[in-house]
Amino acid sequence: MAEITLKSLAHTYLSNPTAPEDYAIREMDHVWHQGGAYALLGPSGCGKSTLLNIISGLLEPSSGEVLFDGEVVNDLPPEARNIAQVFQFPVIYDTMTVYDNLAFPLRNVKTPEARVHERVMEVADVLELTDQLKRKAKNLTADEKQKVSMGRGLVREDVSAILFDEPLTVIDPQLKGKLRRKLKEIHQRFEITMVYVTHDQLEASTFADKIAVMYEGQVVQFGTPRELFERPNHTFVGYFIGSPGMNFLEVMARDGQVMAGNTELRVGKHVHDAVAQARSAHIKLGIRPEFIEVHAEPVESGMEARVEHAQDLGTYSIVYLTLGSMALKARIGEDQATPSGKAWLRFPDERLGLYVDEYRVEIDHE
Ligand SMILES: Nc1ncnc2c1ncn2[C@@H]1O[C@H](COP(=O)(O)OP(=O)(O)OP(=O)(O)O)[C@@H](O)[C@H]1O
Repeated sequence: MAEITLKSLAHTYLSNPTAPEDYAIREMDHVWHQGGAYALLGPSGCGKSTLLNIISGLLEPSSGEVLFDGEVVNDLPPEARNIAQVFQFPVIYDTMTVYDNLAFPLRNVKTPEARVHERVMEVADVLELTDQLKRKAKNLTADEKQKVSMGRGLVREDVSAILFDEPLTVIDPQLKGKLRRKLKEIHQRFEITMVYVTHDQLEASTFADKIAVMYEGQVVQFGTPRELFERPNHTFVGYFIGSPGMNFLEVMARDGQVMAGNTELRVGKHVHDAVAQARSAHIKLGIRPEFIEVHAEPVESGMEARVEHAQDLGTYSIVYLTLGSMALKARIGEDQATPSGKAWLRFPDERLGLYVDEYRVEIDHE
């Protein structure tokens, strides 16, 4: 088992990189602690697989170091790193039985057969594969195959960490939840460091205690699902996490007011002062759709908006609004009547986030 440290790590697939965009991994430092259940979440192409392949040793980074428990492993080949990697598509031997597939990684390192048997039975039990052990792998369903693939990762006791690269892609939607819970159970039972790559926020938050959100080759926030929701550190996290994502308004302070385009935003003094002090041309206020107050009648400090349409999603509705020239989404509970025509909005100060050059800056509310 291991703590995995990435030190000044960067990677490019190009031979002559010149700009930051030329890097699949932009220089970063990161620590995955021993025994943690982590997710690496981000859109397609942000560098997730590149990062996993660097950790497992399939790819040599352009610069920087990978350390396991403080030891640099850059020069170690994948087989010497004791990292198990589970890919999108199951990697198993079709002509072997499930038992032999699970036993393979142990027999490969000359484990005594009695111990092989114990471990195979234990892992098969956890993955509910005991009844399938005698079957040939080629006759299994896609999800059974993927379970065998995971089992092959789990079976070795000396494994430092398991890296899952979108392992549920080929699994039926109704079985995904079940397998995710299984992985969680395995994590608790084997106390192993697990990094789970996905572009699905639900998958990430049901599996992981902490999520690293990746964007354009960088980890822009590493936090609990709750922290990512309540205090997104970067506009991308606000936008990517939540359903729908956070609203962002480009703002500036002018004549003692906070303006979004030509619309005055009714915000408190502390928010105004924070906007006024920001030294950048790229200042945004962010508010989650859940935290916009939507009133059907005029209210004190309410900002008049136009209701474009509403989408009823059962336990809540999403209301699409236009404030000045800006489109906003608000999320209201089923107990609240959906406004039509006009609505009056309030942004509670404590729910507003200030973003300067895309990164969050704390507002002093004292
Ligand atoms: N072998 C390669 N050669 C050149 N460029 C590559 C190679 N592999 C990945 N890239 C590029 O590096 C960037 C990061 O890709 P990577 O596969 O790591 O992202 P990802 O987040 O895992 O995406 P996905 O979810 O689509 O798998 C992308 O711009 C991709 O096009």
